[in-house]
Amino acid sequence: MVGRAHKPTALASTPGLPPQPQVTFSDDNSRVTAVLPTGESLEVLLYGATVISWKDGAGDEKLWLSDAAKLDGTKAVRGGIPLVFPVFGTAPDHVQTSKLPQHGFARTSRWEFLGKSTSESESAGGAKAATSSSSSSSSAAAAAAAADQSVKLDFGLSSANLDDKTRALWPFAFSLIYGVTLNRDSLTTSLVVTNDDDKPFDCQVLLHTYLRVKDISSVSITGLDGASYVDKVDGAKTKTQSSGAVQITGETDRVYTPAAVPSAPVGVVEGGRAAFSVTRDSLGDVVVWNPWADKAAAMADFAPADGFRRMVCVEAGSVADFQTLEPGDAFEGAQTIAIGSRAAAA
Ligand SMILES: O=P(O)(O)OC[C@H]1O[C@@H](O)[C@H](O)[C@@H](O)[C@@H]1O
Repeated sequence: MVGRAHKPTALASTPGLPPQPQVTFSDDNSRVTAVLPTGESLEVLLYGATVISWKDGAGDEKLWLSDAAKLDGTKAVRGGIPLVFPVFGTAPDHVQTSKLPQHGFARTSRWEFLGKSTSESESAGGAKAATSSSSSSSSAAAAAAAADQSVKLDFGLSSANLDDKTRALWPFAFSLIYGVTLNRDSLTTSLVVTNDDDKPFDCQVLLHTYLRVKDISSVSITGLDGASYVDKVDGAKTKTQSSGAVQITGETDRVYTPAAVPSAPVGVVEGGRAAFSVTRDSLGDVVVWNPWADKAAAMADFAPADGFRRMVCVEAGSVADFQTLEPGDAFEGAQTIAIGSRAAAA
C-alpha cells in the first residue's frame, strides 16, 4: 500500500499568522481543491490523479478541459493533466505491456490522497522575522509571507489499489507517488515510480498536459530546435526539427527527444508573448499533440468542436524507449510549468 487515504480539513487560520493555503475535499470524495491566499487554485480528481483545473490569481484557467470530458470515473479525462503510465500509446510488440490499454492504467485508476504540505520561501520567512517592530511592518511582512505561499498535494497508487483485471494485465508490484505543487506563477508535477517487485519491470511515464491557449494560429513552441522527433502523423518517420519555432497548422503528433539538457525549457509563445515554459527534470522527451478538426470530431468526449484551437498538449515524459527498473529501484521525473514572465526567460 502506498498510504492511507485521509480527508483534509481546511487549514485553520491562526491570529498573527499570514493567511494559509486552503485545501478542501469535495463532498463526494472525488476531488481535492487547493487555493493560495493570493487566489491561485488547483483542482485534482482522485480518478487518475488528474489535475483538471489550474487557475492564476486572476482566475484565468491555464489548462484546457473538454466540455464533454467525463469526470465520473468512466473514462480517462479529456483535458487537464492525465498521467500516462506504464505505457505510452499501445505497445503490441512489447511483451510486458502489450495487453495494456492505450496510455496504461494510471489515468483510469482511483488514487489515494496522501496529504498536503505548505511552505513559504526564504524571503517570506525573512520578512516574517521582522514582524515585531511595528504593526505596519507586521502587516507588510504578513502580506509578503502570504504572497510566497505554496501548497503541495500528494497522491499514491500501488499495485494493491488495482482491480484484479488490471493487475493481471501488468502483474508487477509497484508504487507511484504523484506530487502536485501550486506556486503563485507555476505548477510542478512530479512522479516517483518504485519497483516493489522481486523482478525488474519496464515502464514509460508521461505528464500529458493540455495547455489552454487563446488561438492556436498565433501559438509557437520554442526550445525544440534541432531536436530529433518521431512524426506519428507521417508513418512514424524520424525527423529533425529545423531551426525556428514549431507552429501548429494541422493534426500534430510528435515525440521529440531534444538533445539539449532536459532542464532547458520548452516555451509556448502566443502572439509573440511568452505564455508558458515547461522545464523538465529527468524526463527526456516532449510530446507535442493537437488533434485538429477531424480527429477532434472523431472523439466523443472532445467539445466544443473547435476546441482544438484553444489547446496544445506539451507533454513531458520518458517515452521514446522503455526504462527498466530493477527490484527496489525508483525513478523520479518532474515538470514545472511556469506562467508568463518566467516563461520569457525560455
Ligand atoms: O485519446 P487519448 O488516448 O487520450 O490519446 C490522445 C493522444 O495522446 C498523445 O500523447 C499521443 O501522442 C496521441 O497519439 C494520442 O492520440
